[in-house]
Amino acid sequence: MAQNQAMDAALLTLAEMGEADRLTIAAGTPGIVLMERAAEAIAETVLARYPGAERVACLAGPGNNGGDAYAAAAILLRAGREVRLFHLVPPEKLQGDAANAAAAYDGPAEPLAAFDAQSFDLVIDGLFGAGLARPLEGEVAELVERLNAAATPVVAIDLPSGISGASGAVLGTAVEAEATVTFFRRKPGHLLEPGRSHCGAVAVSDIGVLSTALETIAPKCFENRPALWRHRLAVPSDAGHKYDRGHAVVFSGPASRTGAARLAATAALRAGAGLVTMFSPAGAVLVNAAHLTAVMLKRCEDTDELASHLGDTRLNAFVLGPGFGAGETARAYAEAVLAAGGRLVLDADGISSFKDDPEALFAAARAASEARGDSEPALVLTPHSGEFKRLFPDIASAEGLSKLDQARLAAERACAVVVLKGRDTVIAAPDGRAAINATGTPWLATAGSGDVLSGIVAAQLAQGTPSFEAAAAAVWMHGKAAEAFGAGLIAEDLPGMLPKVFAGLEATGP
Ligand SMILES: NC(=O)C1=CN([C@@H]2O[C@H](COP(=O)(O)OP(=O)(O)OC[C@H]3O[C@@H](n4cnc5c(N)ncnc54)[C@H](OP(=O)(O)O)[C@@H]3O)[C@@H](O)[C@H]2O)[C@H](O)CC1
Ligand SMILES: [K+]
Repeated sequence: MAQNQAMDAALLTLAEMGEADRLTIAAGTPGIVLMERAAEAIAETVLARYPGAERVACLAGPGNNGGDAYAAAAILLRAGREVRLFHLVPPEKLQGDAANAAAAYDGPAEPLAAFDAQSFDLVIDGLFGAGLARPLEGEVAELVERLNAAATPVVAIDLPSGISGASGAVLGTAVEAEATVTFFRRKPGHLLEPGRSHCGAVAVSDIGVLSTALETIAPKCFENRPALWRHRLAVPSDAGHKYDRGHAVVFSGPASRTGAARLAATAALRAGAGLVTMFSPAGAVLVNAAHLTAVMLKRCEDTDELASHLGDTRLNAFVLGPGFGAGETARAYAEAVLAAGGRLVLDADGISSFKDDPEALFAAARAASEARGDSEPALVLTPHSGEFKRLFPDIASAEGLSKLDQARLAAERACAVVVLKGRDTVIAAPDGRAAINATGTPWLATAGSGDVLSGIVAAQLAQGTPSFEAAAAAVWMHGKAAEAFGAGLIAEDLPGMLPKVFAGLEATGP
């Protein structure tokens, strides 16, 4: 059940989508039938979203994306719309299903050069989809720029032309659509920026591609939805004790910088850790004591004191980094926690502390994961792009890597779950599993928001959720908390929204 629902959230590579098509066609559904259904889905979206759009332009490229445009044009013509089709290559040059679709269309067709967006109420973009192979240039690039400058709404077929389905990158230039109709499953480029913003509202149409094909294909990248992790979350039981829900620890920074750790600690408690303790340097104990209530407080002045605290094996999840200060102490504490068998969320200054010797961190993470014996990553890294660059400079600067590729490579190298933050946060595990998040609002880009996230991750780890699922769940919840609050959000507001998020999670399906 959980497996099937997760498969609904799969994001397919070009090769995986091609394989799903191939298996479907081999099982008896001809390609032209898939194209016809794709066209019906596009026409349905157009008629439902733009009931008043009379003058419709269909732009048709040289491949099957263009074939979909011809087939959609034919349906809209039959529905009584004033349709004109503009083609990048003459119809007689098309091949296969696209040639058949073009032959079945008997409305007006002209070369692309005759297209003027101002003369239409709506434009259907069928220039390029999954087959985009290089940057747009010349006549097509100029046309796309004129189209974007015009006020005419655009519905894109499969992907806005110019957007890479694999990475969400703009190749040359790309269509800015109001809506995009894709088929069978989304692709990473629908969720990764800037692709996500170019897509507008995405509708996924089931055109009859066999979903059982996914069992053979076994995709490893998913939209971050509860189906991925809800079955791995700990549910507090009636007979449970607070120790059943784990004991999280947050390291506080010095007296003048304790707020970030308190945000993380409060979030950890709200997110379900049974107990949360702040480990504070001596100089910050008073200021922390003055602010904490349910969160407990312990002095932790140096590695000796830390070693003695770590003797308590009930302390099982740690947050190090928010407001902590970068340097030798952070490195020593992180290594000590991992060596003691704790699971560690390393954020902010904790990440930056390893910029001169990332390999030391990766070696500690590898040793900790091996010592666990269940190959479960003991380390969760939560960098924004600047922090990511400090630990993985070569991956960050390599040409042609998507955010998804970057997070996956980093996770493998660091032997850690990597949460590469942003509007399109990617969560990646060393074994190649990845999730792209779609919850949240622009208000999440606020001071302290990341500190709260690290606390929510730690709460899931403390309760025994595996690291990938813990991180993915936390990112989703963090985004949902922001959505639940709405405008005017500051980081302090997020923990208080978590009860609503949990209630919503219980009430809804995947
Ligand atoms: N199950 C499904 O998802 C179905 C999808 N359908 C639709 O099919 C397209 C994919 O079709 P495909 O033919 O593979 O690819 P495209 O139509 O996107 O584009 C390929 C052609 O475009 C040329 N190309 C590529 N990049 C450029 C560029 N920058 N400038 C100019 N021309 C370009 C490419 O030329 P090559 O020289 O590289 O060969 C091709 O001619 C999918 O997106 C759906 O819309 C099916 O209708 C049904 C099932
Ligand atoms: K397109």
